[in-house]
Amino acid sequence: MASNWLRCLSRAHAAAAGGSTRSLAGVCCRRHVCSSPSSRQSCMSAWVVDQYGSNGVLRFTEEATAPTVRSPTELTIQVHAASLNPLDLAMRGGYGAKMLKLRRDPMSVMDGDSEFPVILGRDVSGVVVDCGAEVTHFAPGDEVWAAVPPWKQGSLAEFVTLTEYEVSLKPELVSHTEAASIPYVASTALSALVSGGGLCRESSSNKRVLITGGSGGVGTFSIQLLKAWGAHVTVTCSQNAEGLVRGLGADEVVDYTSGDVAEQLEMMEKFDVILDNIGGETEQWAMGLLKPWSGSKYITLVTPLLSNTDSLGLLDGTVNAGITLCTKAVQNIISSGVFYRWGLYAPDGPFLDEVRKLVDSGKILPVVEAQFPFSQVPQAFQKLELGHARGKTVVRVAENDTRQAEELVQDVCAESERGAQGTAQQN
Ligand SMILES: NC(=O)C1=CN([C@@H]2O[C@H](COP(=O)(O)OP(=O)(O)OC[C@H]3O[C@@H](n4cnc5c(N)ncnc54)[C@H](OP(=O)(O)O)[C@@H]3O)[C@@H](O)[C@H]2O)C=CC1
Repeated sequence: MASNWLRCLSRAHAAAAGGSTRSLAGVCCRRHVCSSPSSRQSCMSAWVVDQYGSNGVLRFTEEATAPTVRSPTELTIQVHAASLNPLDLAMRGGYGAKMLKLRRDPMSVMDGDSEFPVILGRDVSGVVVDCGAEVTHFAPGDEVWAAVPPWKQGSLAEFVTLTEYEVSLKPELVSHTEAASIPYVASTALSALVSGGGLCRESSSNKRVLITGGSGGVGTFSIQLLKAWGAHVTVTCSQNAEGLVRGLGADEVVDYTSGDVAEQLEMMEKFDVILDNIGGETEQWAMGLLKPWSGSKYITLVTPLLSNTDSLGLLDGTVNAGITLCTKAVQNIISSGVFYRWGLYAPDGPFLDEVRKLVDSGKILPVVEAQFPFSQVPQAFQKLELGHARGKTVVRVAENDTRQAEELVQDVCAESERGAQGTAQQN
């Protein structure tokens, strides 16, 4: 399998506009453009879905279209590890399809009207293999991590292409497998806590923050981030997750499985910020836990935006979601002076730069609950479907990082030399 995709990648590099990109090939040999039109088609191994549904729709292929750098600010990453999020399960079933299709790059959609095959996977840790001419912060060979926006082809594949702004240098002190557990939950938590909650390193000291669902991917990251920023953190989780969240720094833990969680929380001092990873009924009792008339904020990650556009269509769904948000925001500000907000994932490489520093200084630890080889992506999805996450589920896409990187360079060199000899003979 490895030699197959390496060969494919070398063609991808060769087919890219000659001299307009910097790639691993360029490290050791001159780029060439293949003469045969068919050889311009590049391919890679990936798990794709050709229709929405349950786990059976996941299909492994060695013939997925390999992404190439098409704009000067893009770069291609060889994926070493990816991780799964609840969004992958939902997207496998078609969640958000209408809205995401609208945002998809038309160039990445093979059949003009269909988004299939879709590649899932929102986290990547890997190595840059190709850069557009205007990429300034990265070069081929750099180890990077990123959260892949849901409207782009994902990381359950050997290569992924992103814009420079979405990418950040990977922390040095953790493996690719560990690094891949962080970007998507970090980007979501940062967007929710900073943009929605008004928190940051300078302003969080002694702020009282409640995190519901603290034992999952977003929760385990958020606890550590907020503790690094000096906040006081209370967490709700199952009884058997208490050790985990306390180990990550939670000051107070409420077991939601032992009686009325709202009652237990009402006995505590009120909160400045609530990050709600659970939604549903939580929203109803959580508002009363916030300090009234003091700028306190409730941010929920469980929003109806995409499900509304799925069921009502793009326009009606967006309008409906907007009305819901505005109504709740107005009601809460009028009744108790509390800000009601939705937290949404936002791609942000510079945010991840900050997280890298916290990981490399040991203030944020990756929480990898389960690991699967690339051949067992369906099993990884089954694990996720069981729920009760304790951190993240990671897929090791490149099993032997060093060997594959060396093979990549050798293969590209060999093919380039063969191309150069062929040209010399013709001349
Ligand atoms: N709006 C956006 O852009 C984004 C939204 N999200 C959403 O945020 C939510 C959290 O994401 P993520 O952390 O990755 O999810 P996970 O599945 O990783 O974690 C959920 C955690 O919540 C725990 N849990 C379940 N029910 C309760 C409850 N009633 N009270 C307290 N804890 C509970 C689960 O463990 P147990 O069941 O054992 O208690 C599990 O540990 C998801 O709904 C996700 O879809 C995530 C990212 C982006």
